[in-house]
Amino acid sequence: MSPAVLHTSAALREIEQRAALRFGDPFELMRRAGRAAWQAVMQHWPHAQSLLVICGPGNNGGDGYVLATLARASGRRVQVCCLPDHEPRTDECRRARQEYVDAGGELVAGDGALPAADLLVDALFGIGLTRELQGPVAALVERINALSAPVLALDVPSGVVADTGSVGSVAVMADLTLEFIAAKAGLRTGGARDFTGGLHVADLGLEPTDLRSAQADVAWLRAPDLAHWLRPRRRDSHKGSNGRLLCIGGDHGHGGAIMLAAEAALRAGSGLVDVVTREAHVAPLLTRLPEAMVHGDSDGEDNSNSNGDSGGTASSGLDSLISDASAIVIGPGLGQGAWGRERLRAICASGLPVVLDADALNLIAAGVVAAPANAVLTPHPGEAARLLQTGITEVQRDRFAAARAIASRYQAVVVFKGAGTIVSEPCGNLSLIDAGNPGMAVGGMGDVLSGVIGALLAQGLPLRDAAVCGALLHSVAADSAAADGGERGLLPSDLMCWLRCHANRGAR
Ligand SMILES: NC(=O)C1=CN([C@@H]2O[C@H](COP(=O)(O)OP(=O)(O)OC[C@H]3O[C@@H](n4cnc5c(N)ncnc54)[C@H](OP(=O)(O)O)[C@@H]3O)[C@@H](O)[C@H]2O)[C@@H](O)CC1
Ligand SMILES: Nc1ncnc2c1ncn2[C@@H]1O[C@H](COP(=O)(O)OP(=O)(O)O)[C@@H](O)[C@H]1O
Ligand SMILES: [K+]
Repeated sequence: MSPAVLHTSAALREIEQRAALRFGDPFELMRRAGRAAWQAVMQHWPHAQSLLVICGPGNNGGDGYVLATLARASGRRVQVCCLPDHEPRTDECRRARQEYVDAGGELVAGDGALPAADLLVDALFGIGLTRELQGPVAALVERINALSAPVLALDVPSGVVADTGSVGSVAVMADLTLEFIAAKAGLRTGGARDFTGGLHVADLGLEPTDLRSAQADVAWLRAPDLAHWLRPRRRDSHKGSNGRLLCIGGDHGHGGAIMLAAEAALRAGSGLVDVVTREAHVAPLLTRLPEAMVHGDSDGEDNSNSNGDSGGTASSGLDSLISDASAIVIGPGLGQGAWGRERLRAICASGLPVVLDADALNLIAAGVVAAPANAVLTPHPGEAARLLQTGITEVQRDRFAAARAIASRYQAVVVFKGAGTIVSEPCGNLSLIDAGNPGMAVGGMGDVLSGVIGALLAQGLPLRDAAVCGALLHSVAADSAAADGGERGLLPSDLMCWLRCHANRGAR
């Protein structure tokens, strides 16, 4: 399978230049972009009689002028608005504006009150945005956002950085963004998700073979891709052939976290699940999840080399569980005390595939334990910032760069969580999980993810595949749960039945 990919603006510029040469006319792509935009208007707002098109000085503005010309020719009332210092700065934009004016098109100044219209078109800036919006441009965007009419953004909502998804002080809040040529990576992660509205791609008649570029792209993972990894089980499989996952966590006061990870692991198909937790959590865990094999540590067993009672995991108890395991999850509710630290040290020395989450990441970030080989790290933005010794604002400003930097520094596969989860391999290859919803912003949701990835590792998937497939399965399950009852009030436990359902996608 060759997966769909998301593009950077460097790749798009390379593709555009090649296409312009092939067409023999640099204006042809802009003509097609304007036409695609007009088709989108007719499809999504067929009853809009009046359009206000806000044009910038570059080729994004040019697309707007072409659209305005077509809309006028079709009998719509059209006004184009632009700021005094947004006279066209490219040949194509100049030509598009001239054609609009020659056809009798009306221009209004963008520094006053905006005229009312049934539809606003944002053609201020696209992939050429070079800095935060300030002064009159920022004020114009604020006035656009204050109007109640729907907004169509051409290529990129102005103010959003197409490559990173970061948003400065202000950006256009679109109802629909029509991306030209190909889908852009940055519009599907982080802050951008609140500004794009729906995302549609207009390929401008380019063929898939035209979309090659020398630039690195980002693998684009969506729900149907699950079937690639989640094949039907072999008919003669037994519990041992589906992996044995060891889940470690749940220090005093945090028993629920490891419970969620263990249940998610069973629902994602792990054949057997062992749990190492505090003694106090054994009974509640077994009550909820009798399928788990639970090993409780009492207070005397904080150090794995101490002589704890034989029911716990001090000394040889943990070693024997490790030797039986196919993969390990450590971190949910682990804490940073002696109990957690000792267990993390033992796990990191095991060489088994391991998911490191929550406090396991914090201990690694603090240098208490070195990151092991064979690891999947699952940081949220706070943990990512600690792993890179920087701030949350910095990691969120370019989530792709942050994921790559963690993967490179710790030589691990990284699942950088949040709206538009990103997976990076140590070599820098990136994937974006295009699923999930804000209902997932609730405590315990990450614990479910670590159990799912652990289960896929236990079933034999390589690190990167388990990370990508696990993050996708988790988000798709959350989307089904949200569709079932809404986002607000969604609980991590609500995902369990959906994990099972989607983990069998490939089998149907
Ligand atoms: N090329 C092609 O073949 C095709 C391109 N297409 C379209 O072109 C778009 C890319 O066009 P583009 O490269 O001209 O950049 P664009 O996004 O219009 O902005 C650049 C202008 O904005 C200015 N500027 C930037 N930031 C600013 C700020 N914060 N505040 C104020 N000003 C700011 C910047 O000024 P400067 O930074 O140079 O001072 C420059 O003048 C692309 O997204 C797609 O819509 C389609 O037609 C398909 C074919
Ligand atoms: N707005 C959102 N959109 C999509 N996914 C989200 C959103 N907010 C959170 N998530 C997902 O929910 C999970 C939250 O994990 P985390 O913050 O570690 O929770 P916890 O530590 O409480 O278990 C992650 O998988 C993250 O990607
Ligand atoms: K735009």
